[in-house]
Amino acid sequence: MSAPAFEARGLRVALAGREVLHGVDLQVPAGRWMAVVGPNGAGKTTLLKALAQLLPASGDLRMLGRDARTWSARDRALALSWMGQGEGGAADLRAWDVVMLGRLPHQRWLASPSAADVAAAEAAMRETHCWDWRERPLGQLSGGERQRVLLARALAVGAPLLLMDEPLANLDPPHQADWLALVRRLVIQGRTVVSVLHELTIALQADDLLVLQDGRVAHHGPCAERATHEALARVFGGRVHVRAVDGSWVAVLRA
Ligand SMILES: Nc1ncnc2c1ncn2[C@@H]1O[C@H](COP(=O)(O)OP(=O)(O)OP(=O)(O)O)[C@@H](O)[C@H]1O
Repeated sequence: MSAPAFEARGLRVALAGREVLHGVDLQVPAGRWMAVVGPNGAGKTTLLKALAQLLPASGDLRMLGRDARTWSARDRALALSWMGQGEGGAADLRAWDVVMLGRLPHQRWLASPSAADVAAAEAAMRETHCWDWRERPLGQLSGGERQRVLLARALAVGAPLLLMDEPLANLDPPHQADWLALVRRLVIQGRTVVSVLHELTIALQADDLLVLQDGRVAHHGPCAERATHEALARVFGGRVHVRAVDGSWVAVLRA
């Protein structure tokens, strides 16, 4: 059996002198999609950044079976692809250049991109339907178009682990459905996807749901289980109810 994608024990994060993650224990199996959900301020983004080692955390974190502190920056950049909220670099960078940034971990110092780099960037842009505006500056794209460029950059890395914070922000329904299909393909290839999502009906399509509340794990389990649905209802104060509709789980809001 392959090593878990991530194993955290007693993971704690303090921001501006206040602890916001209070000792998270978590195991994320490789080759699955885990969606992270919870109320505003629950610590979803903070946990994702801690898993990506983008902010200082205390406790133990292992990535693909190895202590996260022992990874070199380059090996980590090859293993782990990050898609954050509202990122993307300078507004005057062309979409193509932004996607090529995803290939940097593959390139030697000051070397030109290889044919493999160019092919990976093109494939990623075609997959997320942003190839047609490759020459346009990022700052001239709409929110959803920009989001697809950032998704292409994350894909171009070719990493086994993908962490995405609100990847559906600004995407219209057809592109949300495309994202869902893409994640399923990635998981079939054996990759691990961890995504923070506010769209609960889409989050319920994941393999597993991690439900956070007040900086702690309120529940972690398969999306198909009743206990997971009950945890969702609990952390959202009974305002969410999960139902099966045409074979899929759907989150219904209670006014
Ligand atoms: N830079 C920061 N400095 C201080 N506190 C912060 C900072 N960023 C976030 N926090 C606090 O940490 C807690 C967790 O924030 P986080 O962004 O992880 O929540 P979240 O679950 O992703 O929320 P949302 O659903 O609103 O995006 C919140 O109480 C927030 O106010």
